[in-house]
Amino acid sequence: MSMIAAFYGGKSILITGATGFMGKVLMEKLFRTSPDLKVVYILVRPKQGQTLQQRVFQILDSKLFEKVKEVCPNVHEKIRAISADLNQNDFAISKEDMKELLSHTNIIFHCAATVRFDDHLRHAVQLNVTATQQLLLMASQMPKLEAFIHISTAFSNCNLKHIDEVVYPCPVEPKKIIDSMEWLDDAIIDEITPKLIGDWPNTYTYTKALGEVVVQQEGGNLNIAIIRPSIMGATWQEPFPGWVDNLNGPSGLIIAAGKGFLRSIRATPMAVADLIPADTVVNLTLAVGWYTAVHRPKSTLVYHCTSGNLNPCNWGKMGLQVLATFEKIPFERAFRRPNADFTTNNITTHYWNAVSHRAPAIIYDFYLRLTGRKPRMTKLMNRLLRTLSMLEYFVNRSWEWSTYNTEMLMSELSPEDQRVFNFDVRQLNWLEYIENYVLGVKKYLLKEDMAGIPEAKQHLKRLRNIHYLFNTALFLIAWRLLIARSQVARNVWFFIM
Ligand SMILES: CCCCCCCCCCCCCCCCCCCCCCCC(=O)SCCNC(=O)CCNC(=O)[C@H](O)C(C)(C)COP(=O)(O)OP(=O)(O)OC[C@H]1O[C@@H](n2cnc3c(N)ncnc32)[C@H](O)[C@@H]1OP(=O)(O)O
Ligand SMILES: NC(=O)C1=CN([C@@H]2O[C@H](COP(=O)(O)OP(=O)(O)OC[C@H]3O[C@@H](n4cnc5c(N)ncnc54)[C@H](OP(=O)(O)O)[C@@H]3O)[C@@H](O)[C@H]2O)C=CC1
Repeated sequence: MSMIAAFYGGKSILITGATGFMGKVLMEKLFRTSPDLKVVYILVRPKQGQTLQQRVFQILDSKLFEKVKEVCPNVHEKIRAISADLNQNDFAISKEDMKELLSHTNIIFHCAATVRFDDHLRHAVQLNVTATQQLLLMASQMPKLEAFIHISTAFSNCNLKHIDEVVYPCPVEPKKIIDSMEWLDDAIIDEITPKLIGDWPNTYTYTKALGEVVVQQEGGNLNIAIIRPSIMGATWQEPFPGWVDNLNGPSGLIIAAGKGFLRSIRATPMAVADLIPADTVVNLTLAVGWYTAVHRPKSTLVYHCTSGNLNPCNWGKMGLQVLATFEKIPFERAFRRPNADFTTNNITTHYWNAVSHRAPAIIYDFYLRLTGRKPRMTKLMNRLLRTLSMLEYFVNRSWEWSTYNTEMLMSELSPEDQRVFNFDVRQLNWLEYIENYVLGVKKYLLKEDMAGIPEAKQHLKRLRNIHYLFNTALFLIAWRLLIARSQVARNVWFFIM
């Protein structure tokens, strides 16, 4: 019997960010392994045109929850969606709901965040720092609370090269930042943002670092743990391989490469691609929840959920495997044949951006205009180039994360728990994982049918023929021009003939 699964039985669990990528995988695993848990409270913000219940049903109706419905048929009764907006005072939770949360919650998993790299500092601070502070305040009023698990990111200290499982101080105290956001206007915030974030690459990583400091400073007597996942990718094994439902991290670029838009990316092939499957993160999170509640460590423990130091894979290997998978499992209606490559310096990056990204987009838009349609490729390409520039920082550096606490926790688990809540990335076969990832992107993100693969292959053959024809025509035109202008070229031509 799994001790961790048994621990969550009968518990009331509060999850923020349950509608997000990690939140869904976390809820799924909780219900599948502990179907006898009492209730999962989820803080959900109303979305245009959808009630809270509709949002919950949409999640439960997805393929991700198929197994859960078998082991926990009344799962919908155990999820209690609470209307909340983490950007508002007291999260805009009604008095009755707040009372219920405060008096019943046993465990908190705080996953909600803005993960946009370019978010305005005010908004990123509000969600990643102030909301964390408010949640801690709520937690301190929960008499039955056993553990508060805060999800951060391994990149919260990406300004360092070697990162230990400790909370590092920030140059400016989070409290001062929170206060200043209240009275500074947007224009001034824009102006001081680069100075404030200093050597952090964006507002996301900076505010996640501030969030950790807040957790450490304002955690009081709570049992708190911080989990730092690296780049969360599709699921490895559970509930099935390859599940992913958003474009963050590599997923968006896998689509862009598979559809033939992405032809080159400035990346260092030997740099470590510190991906971590979402189910591995969730298994560690649930194990940490159990350990923190049962063993009550004296200080706030930080757990790195990374792959680089135990089972490293680099961007070169990952890129090649992604491309190899496209050969077997192509995406439908590709714009060009998938054929991306890495560039390593500014000049080649600009050259290939012009030749492989901008020029084909301009030519295609010209064709669309000629045929009476609205041009759209240049706009799409500009967005892709913007995304690439945002991600570049992370694919041209390597970090070392120590994993003492994570390894300690692994050794504390019973063999059964090590199996059911496996977070040992040494067992991960990268080539198999990446293939399943690409397949998952095709099935769950693009919603393409596997039956369409033969047609997709045919389409790629047609694109290849067009490519050859285009190149031949280009060569002939160039050659014709050369012959017209150069005696040497004419002589070569007569010689060949
Ligand atoms: C030798 C052979 C080589 C071959 C190589 C080819 C293979 C290629 C695959 C492998 C490449 C791997 C590179 C992966 C790099 C991953 C690095 C990630 C590092 C993360 C570190 C931190 C981890 C975390 O802690 S948190 C999670 C990370 N957060 C994110 O990933 C969010 C990033 N996204 C953003 O910040 C924004 O979306 C932004 C700034 C990129 C774009 O903002 P903008 O306002 O312009 O647009 P949006 O409204 O957001 O979207 C517009 C449009 O773009 C689509 N889109 C969004 N995100 C991505 C994306 N990541 N990739 C591609 N496309 C994206 C979005 O869907 C929209 O499309 P529409 O059609 O308009 O709807
Ligand atoms: N994805 C990754 O690669 C990594 C993620 N992390 C961390 O993991 C955690 C989860 O990330 P992930 O699941 O990928 O993120 P998502 O963007 O998929 O999910 C974010 C969640 O936060 C919720 N949320 C955002 N704003 C509010 C708000 N104002 N009020 C209430 N809820 C809100 C979203 O709700 P809604 O559905 O309404 O938008 C959503 O449920 C984050 O803390 C992130 O920093 C760490 C490392 C890597």
